Amino acid sequence: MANAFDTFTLKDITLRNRIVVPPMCQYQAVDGVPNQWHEIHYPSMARGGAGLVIVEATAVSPEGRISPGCTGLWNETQAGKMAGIAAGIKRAGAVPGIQIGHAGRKASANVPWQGDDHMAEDDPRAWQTISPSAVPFGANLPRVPREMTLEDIKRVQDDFVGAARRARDAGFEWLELHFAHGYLAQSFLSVHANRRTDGYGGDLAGRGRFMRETLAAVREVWPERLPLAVRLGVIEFDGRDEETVADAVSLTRDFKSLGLDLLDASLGFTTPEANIPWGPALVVPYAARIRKEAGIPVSAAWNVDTPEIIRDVLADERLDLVMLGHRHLSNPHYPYTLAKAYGIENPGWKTLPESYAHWLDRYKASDER
Ligand SMILES: Cc1cc2c(cc1C)N(C[C@H](O)[C@H](O)[C@H](O)COP(=O)(O)O)c1[nH]c(=O)[nH]c(=O)c1N2
Ligand SMILES: CC(=O)[C@H]1CCCN(Cc2ccccc2)C1
Repeated sequence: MANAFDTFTLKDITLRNRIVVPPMCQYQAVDGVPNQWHEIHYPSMARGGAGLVIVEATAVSPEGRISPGCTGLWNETQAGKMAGIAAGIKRAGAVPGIQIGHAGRKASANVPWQGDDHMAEDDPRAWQTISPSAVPFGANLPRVPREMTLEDIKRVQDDFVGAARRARDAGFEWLELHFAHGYLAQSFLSVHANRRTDGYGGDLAGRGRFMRETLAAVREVWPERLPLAVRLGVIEFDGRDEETVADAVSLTRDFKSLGLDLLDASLGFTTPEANIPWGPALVVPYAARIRKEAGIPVSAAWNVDTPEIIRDVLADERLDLVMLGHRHLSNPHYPYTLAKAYGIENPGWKTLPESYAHWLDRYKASDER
């Protein structure tokens, strides 16, 4: 029976509460290098009171970026900037996390407010995408990716290990592998994207191999004492949901035996034909099933975003952590708002730095008198 303001301990790391800022691309980097935007953005999210702040999907290689504005962790210049961001999050009282990934066939795209589509083939910024098979996503991302060779697979897995090592050395204390949202790892798992007939395709064992091998390789360099998480697309809403969710449970069991500490349940997004029933806490039932059947802590995002929903999913142990994405975009101090909604005594001191807390808890706004 947990509540949002209980601590949460996983391996040697304790979060001050169950509230997580999930990874959210900012599209503000140049050549993958974080800059002042990120140096302000992430500590301000941490200062708002969340227990864990996860830095956006950060590419393990240049062609693994979604857009030219995405961050990377393939070189030491990027790692140096990320170290400052990790320190800034920690200084503000949250645990610094980072998500690393490869965008696969969804790479080489314009940022969302500039089309959210593949850059034109003759755009000098564009690059050739890669994927398990030469099958395009479709819709706004129609470019046909190059089918990966076994050498490509090994190189990308080594890139994940390199990025994990840099994240470790930069001072991050929570690492999440991006195995969701139709990007490269999810593409290996998906029958929509993976038509391979070698050991990386076919049955679940084959389609899950890239993920299992990558997780195992990263675990070797990510310290045993620090949490290692995977964000996995556990459902597509493509008419095959029973099978997809059952596969997700089975895969999570495998991941657990390979050293996974927490499963962050999310959406597959591997086909534009999906029929997603948008609504409150839509992923929670699948997260809860994985928590029970794989026996591992879970988190989930996707409209887990009112005081009542947050209270309920934690109280009846469907989730261990709640991921609040858009709530933090509109209000980085959302934990304070939540504490007030719960009627917690001195909500400012419960969630915010002393410079804010003293006045907010002592001096009422005109509409609070
Ligand atoms: C602007 C922006 C950017 C991103 C996201 C979302 C948004 C709004 N999301 C998905 C995000 O982590 C979260 O799962 C969703 O926002 C759903 O949660 P909420 O309903 O917003 O709490 C996301 N997910 C992820 O795994 N890595 C990422 O880098 C991003 N980037
Ligand atoms: C990197 C990643 O996983 C992100 C990139 C931005 C869009 N995200 C997916 C998304 C879909 C609908 C609403 C919000 C978010 C996935």
